[in-house]
Amino acid sequence: MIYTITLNPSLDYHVEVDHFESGRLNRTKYDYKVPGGKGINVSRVLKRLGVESKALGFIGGFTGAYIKEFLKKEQISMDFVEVDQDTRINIKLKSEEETEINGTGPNITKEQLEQLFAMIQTFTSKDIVVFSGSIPSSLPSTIYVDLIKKCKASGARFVADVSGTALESVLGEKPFLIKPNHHELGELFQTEIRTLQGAFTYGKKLVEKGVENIIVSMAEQGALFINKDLAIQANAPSGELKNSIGAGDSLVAGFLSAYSSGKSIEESFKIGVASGSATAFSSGLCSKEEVMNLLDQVNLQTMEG
Ligand SMILES: Nc1ncnc2c1ncn2[C@@H]1O[C@H](COP(=O)(O)OP(=O)(O)OP(=O)(O)O)[C@@H](O)[C@H]1O
Ligand SMILES: O=P(O)(O)OC[C@@]1(O)O[C@H](CO)[C@@H](O)[C@@H]1O
Repeated sequence: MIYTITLNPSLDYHVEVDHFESGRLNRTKYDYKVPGGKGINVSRVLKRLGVESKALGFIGGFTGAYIKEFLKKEQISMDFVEVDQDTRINIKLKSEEETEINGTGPNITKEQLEQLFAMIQTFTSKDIVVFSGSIPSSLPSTIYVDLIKKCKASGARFVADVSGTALESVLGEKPFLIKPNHHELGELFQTEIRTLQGAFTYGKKLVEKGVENIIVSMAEQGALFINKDLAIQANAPSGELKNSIGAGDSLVAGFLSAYSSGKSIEESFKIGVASGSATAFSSGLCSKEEVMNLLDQVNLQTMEG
């Protein structure tokens, strides 16, 4: 089973205004609400690609109830720990540029955290666990490492799509897969990465440190896959960018959907990149048909050096 763990889910409130003017009354061209949070997005894309997963994490209040109802309609299996405060609302504002405002998240008590630890204890070596997204402000910054240690004790492999100090802290736990974008990878080394070659140089250093597989995503420049035997780059298909929210999560889901079905790393990586781009080119998360339509446009090339 693939488990996704979203410590800080969100209700994403998408708004588009023609020309956003700060400090003025702006009226929306359209708006809609969807469940969000990186792990939840991974579960939703996995489902569209025909792979079952179970979404875990903390959820609460009217926003939490809305998310659960939405996921239930999409037949996504879930087992969230209920918290007292409302799940956050994240604002995704589309105008000439994409602007995001993400909340800090509800309070999580010690008892609620224990409930999540108890769930992780039931995992087995056949499971893949995806930890993604920010940490609610009431939890310590070390929480990912603590949860991952418990996960590893069960024999399960883990994927981490986290950033900043959380990413730095999980590297020593030898993740099966991490998926930083080039900015997040650069941040780890206090540098700015602009090219695939630059991402390759720094990505390799993480593999040397014990990360089993790394995908560095670079938006319209495509992505890079590195492990101790392979280094490959993939171009991103071309198309009209409609919404990049969830593109990274779609890449993770696309890769895992194929890998967990027994496909090769190369094929899984291709499907991952096609999934990321299919989401970037659609107004919500990608559909299977959209992913398959882009697959032929993704070409892999071995990286040297
Ligand atoms: N403008 C784009 N054109 C084509 N493909 C794109 C574009 N933006 C994103 N993608 C696809 O999605 C993948 C992931 O995108 P990106 O590197 O932006 O991830 P991310 O920063 O984690 O995204 P997010 O946080 O918005 O989910 C890329 O590797 C690429 O395949
Ligand atoms: O605040 P975090 O947890 O870092 O990111 C949360 C978030 O921006 O990530 C998803 C897209 O990847 C959105 O659905 C959600 O709003």
